Amino acid sequence: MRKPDGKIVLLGDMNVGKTSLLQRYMERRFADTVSTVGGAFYLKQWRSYNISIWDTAGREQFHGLGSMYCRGAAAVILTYDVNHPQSLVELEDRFLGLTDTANTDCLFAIVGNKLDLSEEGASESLEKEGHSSGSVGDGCVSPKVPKQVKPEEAMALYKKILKYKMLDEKDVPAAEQMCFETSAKTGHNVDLLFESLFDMVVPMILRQRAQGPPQTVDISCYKPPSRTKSGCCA
Ligand SMILES: Nc1nc2c(ncn2[C@@H]2O[C@H](COP(=O)(O)OP(=O)(O)OP(=O)(O)O)[C@@H](O)[C@H]2O)c(=O)[nH]1
Ligand SMILES: [Mg+2]
Repeated sequence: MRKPDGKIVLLGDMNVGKTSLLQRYMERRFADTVSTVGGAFYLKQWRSYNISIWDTAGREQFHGLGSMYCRGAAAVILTYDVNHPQSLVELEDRFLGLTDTANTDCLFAIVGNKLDLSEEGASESLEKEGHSSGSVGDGCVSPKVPKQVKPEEAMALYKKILKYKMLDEKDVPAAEQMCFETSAKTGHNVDLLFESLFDMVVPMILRQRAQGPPQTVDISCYKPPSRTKSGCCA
C-alpha cells in the first residue's frame, strides 16, 4: 500500500457529527455511530493521489491525542454543531491549539453540521425531496429549531484562526470558501466540503514534491541497495 500523499484531519467536540460526515462521504450512508475512541482513518484516492482522512475523538479524555493526529496535516476540518453555539466556542478554546503540529501551510475549513435539525436545513432537505415546506409533520420529522450559530460567526472564527497562525488573508482561501454548513444525515454539502478540500490539497502536494525529496517513502517502488548489511536498522 502506498503511503498517503496528504492528510486531512477532522477535529471538534464530541457529538458534532465528525464520524457521520466521514461515513456519509466515504460510505454514502448515514448510520448509527458510537462515540469515537482514539482515532481512525479512511484512504481516499483523488485523481492520482492518496489522501488520508482522519476521524478523531471529541471526548475530553482523548484530547491529548489530537495534536498527534494533526502532525503534518495539509488540512484540518474544524467541526461544530449549528444548533450548539458552545461547540463553536470549543473549536477556538480547545481544538485550535492542537493544530500547531500541522503543516505550516495547513488549510482550515470550518464546518457547521446537523443543518437538517434547524428550520433552514429542514426546508432545504424537503425541497430536495420534492415536498412543499408545509408538509412537515408526518411523524418522522424531528422538531425544527431556529439555527443557533450563524455563518458569520464561523467566518469570524476563520479570521481569528488566520491571526493565530499569523497568515495574511490575501495568501489563503477566503472565509466564504472555507466555511460550510452540512448535514451528514441528508448529505447536504458533504461532497462539496471534502472535494473542495481535496482540490486545494493537491497543489500543496505538488508544491511539496517540487520543493524537495518526499518525507514519506513509497514502499511499492523500493529497491534494496546492492550493498545491504543484514541485521541493521538504518
Ligand atoms: N440530525 C442529524 N444528526 C446527526 C448528524 N450528524 C451526526 N448526527 C448524529 O449525532 C450523533 C453523534 O454523531 P457522531 O458522528 O458520532 O459524532 P462525533 O463528532 O463523531 O462524536 P465523537 O466521536 O464522540 O467525537 C449521532 O447520533 C449521529 O447520528 C446530522 O447531520 N444530522
Ligand atoms: Mg466520532
